[in-house]
Amino acid sequence: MNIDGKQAAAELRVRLAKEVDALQSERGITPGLTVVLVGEDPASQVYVRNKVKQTREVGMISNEIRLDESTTEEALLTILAELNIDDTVHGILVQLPLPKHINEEKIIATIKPEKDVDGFHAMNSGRLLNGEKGALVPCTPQGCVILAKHHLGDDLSGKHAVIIGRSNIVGKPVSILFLQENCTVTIAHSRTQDLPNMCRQADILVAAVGRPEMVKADWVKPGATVIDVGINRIELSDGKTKLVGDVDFNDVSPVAGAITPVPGGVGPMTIACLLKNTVEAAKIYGK
Ligand SMILES: Nc1nc2c(c(=O)[nH]1)N[C@@H](CN(C=O)c1ccc(C(=O)N[C@@H](CCC(=O)O)C(=O)O)cc1)CN2
Ligand SMILES: [Mg+2]
Repeated sequence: MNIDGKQAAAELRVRLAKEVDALQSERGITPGLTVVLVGEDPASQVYVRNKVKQTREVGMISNEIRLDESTTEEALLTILAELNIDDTVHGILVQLPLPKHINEEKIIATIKPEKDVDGFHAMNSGRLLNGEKGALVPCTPQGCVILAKHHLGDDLSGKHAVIIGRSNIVGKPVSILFLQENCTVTIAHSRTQDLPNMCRQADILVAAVGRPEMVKADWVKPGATVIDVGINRIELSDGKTKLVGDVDFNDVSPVAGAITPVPGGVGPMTIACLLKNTVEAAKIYGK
């Protein structure tokens, strides 16, 4: 069966709209998210447009700062410093990837951790690792856990989660989140020996490698829950393009107990969890 990320994201947004209402009436706070986009990458433009639209739909304040591709690192750092001290801004998100001449790590480190709704700042990853309260947790990993629970129920205890991929943005944080759910966690990657066999041990298989349709049916234990984080645009023989995940959906679907489609799986949850983090930031740190 398919796990419907669009539906799950819509349900989360309904809940968030109520929380925004409560924050306004009880504390006079309207959560505000500012998204910064540097350059004209077409995919980034679509994601930013969707973020702005959905932020407004749940009743939050949304600001968008669009900067030219040639914007200097210094200019971007100055803008972030201003947003850091603006009390109407509870969440700051710099859309990635950034142009090559800008150092992403430096940019992420400059965002005030309390406003880092991407959860990429070292302070937030440290808090997540230590299990401390107040951590803003990366959005895509949160979405993966929510979708796994949609199918398996809230108790993931004892399940073997195999994560393919070890990025700071998805692989590492999603591993920590499944560990917090009392799963047994394996992080697999390009150097893992006999990767298909390792994946076949998974009750929950998370594919976050960025390789189109890499995971095949014989990599998956019958009945496993498969969470596909990949978003790859591939060219077809007729010259048209198509969006596919890291999992070969048609091959794996008959074997898996449940699987997230691409599009319509983890992607929509990434944006819904961004709104969730902004509400969270306003609740904990808002004035
Ligand atoms: N600062 C950040 N930059 C990037 C992040 C991020 O979390 N923070 N993640 C990705 C892009 N991204 C959000 O920014 C994102 C990607 C995809 C989707 C999504 O809903 N995808 C749809 C398909 C859309 C399409 O047709 O292209 C789906 O999967 O159904 C949402 C958000 C990199 N940058
Ligand atoms: Mg994110």
